[in-house]
Amino acid sequence: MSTPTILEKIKSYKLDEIEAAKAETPLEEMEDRARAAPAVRPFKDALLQASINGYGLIAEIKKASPSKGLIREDFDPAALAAAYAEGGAACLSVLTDTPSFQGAKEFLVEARAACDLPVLRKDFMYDTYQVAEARSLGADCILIIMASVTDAEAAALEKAATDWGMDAIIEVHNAEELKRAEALASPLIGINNRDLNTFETSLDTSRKLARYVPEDRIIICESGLETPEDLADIARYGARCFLIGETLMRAEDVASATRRILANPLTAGGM
Ligand SMILES: O=C(O)c1ccccc1NCC(=O)[C@H](O)[C@H](O)COP(=O)(O)O
Repeated sequence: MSTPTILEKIKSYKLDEIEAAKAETPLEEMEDRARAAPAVRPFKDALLQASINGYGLIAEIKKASPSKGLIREDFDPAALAAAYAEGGAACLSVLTDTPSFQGAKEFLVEARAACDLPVLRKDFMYDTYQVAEARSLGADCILIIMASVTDAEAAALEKAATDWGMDAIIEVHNAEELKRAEALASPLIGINNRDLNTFETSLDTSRKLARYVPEDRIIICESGLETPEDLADIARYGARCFLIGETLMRAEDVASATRRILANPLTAGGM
């Protein structure tokens, strides 16, 4: 038997978590909670309207990761959310997975309450129950990772998000996943520069894939972005939206680091 990949390991414990959550909070009750949640903040609109150098930034609240271990010790989701808003982020992404990212559902609630930005629930989604759960926490957008779901699962998750009034980012890493993503309706296509199984991260993934994304979709370049020059370079390939975690999470002054990465490298002199 071959060793399970990281995505297979994550899927295995997620399915257990989902069953446990359903036993604790049945779907009907979760849906009641979702209906009682704060109104949706339009995620896509915020991303497109935010225009610092024409960029829309999704700033990620990420304590740890499978590839890097602990990223940030001094970790206060509310303070980080406020710093990101002050620095010019358009939206937030909050990791809610605990075993691999030391995230928590409460982090999303705390971060969203500390600012006016729409929030992506960054987690591994397999079941529409998780979409209702995301909405119950206040999430405004979910992530659908094509590498970890079937076409039918992706369509069901996307429909659930739409039914709850939320947006969905469809994440791809290669041409085959992009083709499958095009069959979905969501205009938000996240190109993840990180191979989620090998952790190899290269901006070449965005450079190569961006040209194949249909013009009516919005490209979000994800992972491995470190400098204003990176953003300017990737913008030449047609991506104006960026999802950044580690670089900002490692900064002492998160608001300043956010402002700096969004600055025009020709006038700002880099990070
Ligand atoms: O970050 C990881 O190590 C990782 C491993 C396995 C699955 C997903 C993983 N990360 C999720 C992400 O895609 C990133 O958190 C996000 O794009 C931000 O990336 P970065 O700016 O490089 O922190």
